[in-house]
Amino acid sequence: MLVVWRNGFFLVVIMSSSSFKDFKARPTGRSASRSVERSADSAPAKPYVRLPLMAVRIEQVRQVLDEVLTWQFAADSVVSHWFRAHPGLGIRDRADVAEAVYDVLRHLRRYRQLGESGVGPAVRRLAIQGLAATKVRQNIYEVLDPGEQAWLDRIDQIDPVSLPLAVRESLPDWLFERIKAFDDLPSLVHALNQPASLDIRVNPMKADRDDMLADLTKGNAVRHSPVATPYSPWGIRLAGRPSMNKWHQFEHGLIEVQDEGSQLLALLVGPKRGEMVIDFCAGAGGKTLLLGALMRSTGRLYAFDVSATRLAKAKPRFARSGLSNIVPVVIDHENDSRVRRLAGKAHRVLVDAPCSGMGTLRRNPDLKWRQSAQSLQELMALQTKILASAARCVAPGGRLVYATCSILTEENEAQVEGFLSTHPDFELVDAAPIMAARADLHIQGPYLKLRPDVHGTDGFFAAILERKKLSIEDVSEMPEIVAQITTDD
Ligand SMILES: C[S@@+](CC[C@H](N)C(=O)[O-])C[C@H]1O[C@@H](n2cnc3c(N)ncnc32)[C@H](O)[C@@H]1O
Repeated sequence: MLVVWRNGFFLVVIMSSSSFKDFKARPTGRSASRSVERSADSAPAKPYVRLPLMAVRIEQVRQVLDEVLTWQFAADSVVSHWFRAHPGLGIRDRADVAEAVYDVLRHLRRYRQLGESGVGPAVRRLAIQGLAATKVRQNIYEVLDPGEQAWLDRIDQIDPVSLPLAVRESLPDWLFERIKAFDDLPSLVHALNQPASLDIRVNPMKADRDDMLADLTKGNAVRHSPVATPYSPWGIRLAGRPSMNKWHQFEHGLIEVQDEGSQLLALLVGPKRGEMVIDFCAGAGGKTLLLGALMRSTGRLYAFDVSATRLAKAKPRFARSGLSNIVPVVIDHENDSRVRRLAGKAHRVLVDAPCSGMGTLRRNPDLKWRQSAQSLQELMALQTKILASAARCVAPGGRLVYATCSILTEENEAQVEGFLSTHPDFELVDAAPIMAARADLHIQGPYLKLRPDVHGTDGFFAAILERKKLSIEDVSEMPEIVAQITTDD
């Protein structure tokens, strides 16, 4: 095989029989190769000018990385956009490209450091490392030029354990600084760098978990080895990344995608039949749906969000679920008049706050590169404002649950402590006995803190804040509450 470097492409002039076999054995590769055949066409050599599959892959991954690494858009939207622009790619092609791109995002700091001693374009070196880690290394190796092969051999000799933790697990400095004192940090950050399984849950209004497990095991999900999640009574864990949008159980609202951590959060909120509940940052409605089902479709469940687009995505899910107690409301900001109107009325308020997402790095590894110390500051300021507004909605004796999918103390414990110091009418409730009773999950408390290395979920934080019941003296000193109680009656 003769490989020529031309205008940013490796042109394979004569095909090796092994790569040709490999190429022919994968029908999806044929379409994948078309996108680079143009450059091959211009090569003068005969008889075949066609790149072997893995050379094509390197080029595809490099193209996607070029876009992702501008950090302008979330990686998942860049990847989907790129797939839409390349409709000829098969399922296998897409999976290969996505896996390698995500692997690079998980290990970007390490790969960049290891790439320094290499040759050729820097992003190509990242693509090679991503593919070498996710595909058969030898197949990648075969399509590299001798300089690249020597480099790959060199970096393979480096024991990752010899690298500092922040490099080994590819943590940006701003993040490492904030978590370096955490218990069992190596285990936590290693787990955050692994791809996540897919958690789904049954809709408690429509399905029983054991029946669903039996159904999935003999039906469409058998390839994904469905098992019950360890803590949530509704959860089912699937291996791989099944696309379940066309599954009849999904179309009929019997199952929904939801990480087990989010399911546990709904358990912690624990709304009851007939209550008034607010999901203050409802987004696409993931947690709203489970809260609504726990209320058995009774009472009233407001789903607030400032993003009309996200709430619009929630609407078909609400429709599938069969719930009739959800009232979606797009608010202009956390202090909207529609929020103020509910002052002191809600039995339960969930604030699933906008956050850095540092607990979700298994699914969104680009977040660690797209967030920064400054964006964290901005998020913290927003969290404080949302908490204060949401707290006003809580009835005396009612509960506010503050949650994030972050592992950072600034967004979690520090927010709660700040809130309690300015809201003496609230007190912290220990989450430990509640989780033990409702999910057989034994945590240290007072907060619910989930970690992928310990619980197999995304990183989550939640705190229960209860509004103290009013004494007669309090009421007489607070004319606006007297006025409100009078109006309610
Ligand atoms: C972590 S996401 C919520 C995810 C959602 N609970 C779910 O389970 O799918 C945070 C949400 O907060 C919303 N948000 C941002 N600023 C807000 C504000 N000032 N008031 C209410 N919601 C806000 C965002 O639009 C986003 O949907």
